[in-house]
Amino acid sequence: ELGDQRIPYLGPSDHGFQQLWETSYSGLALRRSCSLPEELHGRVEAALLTLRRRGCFLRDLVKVRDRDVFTAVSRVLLGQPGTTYRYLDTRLFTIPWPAGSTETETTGLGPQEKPVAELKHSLSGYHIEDEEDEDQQIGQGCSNLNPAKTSCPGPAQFNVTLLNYMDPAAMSQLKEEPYYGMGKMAVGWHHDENLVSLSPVAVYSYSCHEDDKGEGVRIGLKVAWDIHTPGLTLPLQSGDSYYLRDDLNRTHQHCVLAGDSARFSSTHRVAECSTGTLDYIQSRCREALSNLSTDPETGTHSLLSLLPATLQGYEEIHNEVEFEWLRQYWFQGQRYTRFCSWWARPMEQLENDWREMELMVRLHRDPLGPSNNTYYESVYRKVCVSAVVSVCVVTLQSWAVGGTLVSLKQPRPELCSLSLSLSLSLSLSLSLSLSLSLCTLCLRQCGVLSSNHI
Ligand SMILES: O=C(O)CCC(=O)C(=O)O
Ligand SMILES: [Fe+2]
Repeated sequence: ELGDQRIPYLGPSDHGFQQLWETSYSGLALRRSCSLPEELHGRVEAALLTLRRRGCFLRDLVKVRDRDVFTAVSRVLLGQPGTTYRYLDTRLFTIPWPAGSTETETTGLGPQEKPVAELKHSLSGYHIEDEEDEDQQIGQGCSNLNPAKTSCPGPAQFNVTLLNYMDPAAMSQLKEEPYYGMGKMAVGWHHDENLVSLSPVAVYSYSCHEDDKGEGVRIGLKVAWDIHTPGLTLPLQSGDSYYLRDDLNRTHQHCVLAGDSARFSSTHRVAECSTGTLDYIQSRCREALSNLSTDPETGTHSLLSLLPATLQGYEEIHNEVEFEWLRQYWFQGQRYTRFCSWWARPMEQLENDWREMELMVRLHRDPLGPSNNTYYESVYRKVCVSAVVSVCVVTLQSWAVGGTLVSLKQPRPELCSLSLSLSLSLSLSLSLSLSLSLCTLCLRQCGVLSSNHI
């Protein structure tokens, strides 16, 4: 619709910026660096650099408009133990931050990285109304920009933070922002996915080499599906935080415009994880496996219920654990086991559960047959027997034909050859059809062929 035209956008130095913010972007709030304790900035900086040095930041392979692409930014997810976050068809597995006050728990984070987890407290307790008090406590003249002083419903219970890192100097192919001409993008236009409804998103921004001349990082905002309202860009200094509040994330899209220097961000969210926690998938597995019974003496397995609804239920769970968890973990989650072993054991357990569900599917297809290795051995035996039987049949028939010919003393030669070829082809086709039907039977029992095929 736009062709080569560009939609206008406003930055802080443009006339009407403040008014545009108040009218069309009121859910956006900026919290200047000076309103957080200096000491916290220092510790967070050290923590981010440690995470980078340990190689924790990795680019994700995600799906965008049916294409698999690597994100330009490198990422790592921290959060409540056992939580995952799903975006663009990729499930991220948290490196756990300390859960509550039980500091003795293995957290996955070393002491140097913990301040990143502390950030969530500082950012979540933020009330717009507290602004003036905080300013007085922390520093005079610290002006935050929250044109619309709407109230916050209460401290957000952030359960994850997705950390981003990118050094634009190391990235040769950053995309240009296409609609407004805002410049090169580190993160393209998007809504944050997989959040509980109205979850705020609180982002802490840290730029390395702030003093260098050159362009700083900015975030871009636009109203979704709207080419009339001007866009908005907001420059961020190192240590600044910004908030997407109310339903801003739903009604608007945001992007990150890469400056010239390397930059980290810590993006705190309340992930919708009703189907995204380890507890959840473990309980699903328990539900499926409750239909499997094992004889304690013989070790033979059987299904307790053959009701279609039960069978369909555990086939769904079988798929869910395989596609949403095991494959996602092997594909991308286990890259983090170098830094954090938290997921290794639970994932092994899920894999065992998945194997049991495989067994259940086989039992379901062949409720009478044994359902482990002995089953395949018996199928193999049947195939062998069918081969031997066919060979015997051919031999016997040839022998019978030969005997008949011998008993007809001085046979007429033409009669002889005719009857020989007739009986040979008869015996061959007989044994062929016999072995074919035996093989079909075996394959059907293995579940390779369904009755429709037959
Ligand atoms: O880095 C930022 O400021 C925001 C990044 C972002 O939008 C995201 O991670 O979803
Ligand atoms: Fe985002």
